[in-house]
Amino acid sequence: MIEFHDVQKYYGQFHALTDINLEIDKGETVVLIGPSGSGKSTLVRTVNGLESIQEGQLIVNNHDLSDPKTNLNVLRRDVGMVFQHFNLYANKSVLENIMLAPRIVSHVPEAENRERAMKLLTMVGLESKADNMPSQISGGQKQRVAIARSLAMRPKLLLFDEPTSALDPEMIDDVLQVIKTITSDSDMTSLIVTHEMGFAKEVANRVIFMDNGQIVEDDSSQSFFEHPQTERAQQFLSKIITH
Ligand SMILES: Nc1ncnc2c1ncn2[C@@H]1O[C@H](COP(=O)(O)OP(=O)(O)OP(=O)(O)O)[C@@H](O)[C@H]1O
Repeated sequence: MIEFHDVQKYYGQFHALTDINLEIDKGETVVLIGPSGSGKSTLVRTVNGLESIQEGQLIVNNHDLSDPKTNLNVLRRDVGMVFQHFNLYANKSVLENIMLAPRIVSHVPEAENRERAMKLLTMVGLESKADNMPSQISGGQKQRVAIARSLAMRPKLLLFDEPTSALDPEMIDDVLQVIKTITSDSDMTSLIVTHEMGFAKEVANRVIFMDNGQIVEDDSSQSFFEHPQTERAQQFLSKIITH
């Protein structure tokens, strides 16, 4: 599903990703953790071409992102992304936000599109908010709409970039529960950047620990949290609460 081979990413002179080698298979739920500035968001954003790479090879869903001729719009039809700041269309209702891409990109017939969007809204517990505008719902609800919207295109791969870090603490659990439900589907592959260690522990099959632009550990969730191998990971975990 995702293959990084000796990938290097620079922002100008700054080496943001160094020697990234990583394979993620269909159905895996992989959580990326590490200190601030370690390159987690950058890595996730290379997967759908929001950030380009300068060296190495990156294959996502059979598309070669190291090839400048690759059509990113085609790749992105199968790759959903949920951002920290929701990015809903402010002038469209909750339901319209979800229906837009299937209508425009995939030409899904209107009645079917509406029915699917309502099912997704029900799944995230927001069917009663279909006709509200984004400004009329809370941050946690906005994020749940953003998740429903990312699922509307029936992606094979979902990327989450700190989906709860802009939320008030009491909103976080609802969003994490929705993500947990989605990622338990064995057909869905997910790559999640999060600072929520309890959630990472609960949801991840696999944990990737990054530091200074490099992958320092890549292990099963249980093994990583119980027996981190490197001093850097041990130090990182000792500074945070992982209940
Ligand atoms: N557009 C950019 N231009 C220049 N440097 C950047 C850019 N985006 C990120 N960086 C730098 O690249 C490094 C990695 O950033 P990145 O956002 O990937 O880290 P992160 O691990 O996701 O951090 P955080 O947990 O704080 O979000 C940081 O040093 C950051 O300052």
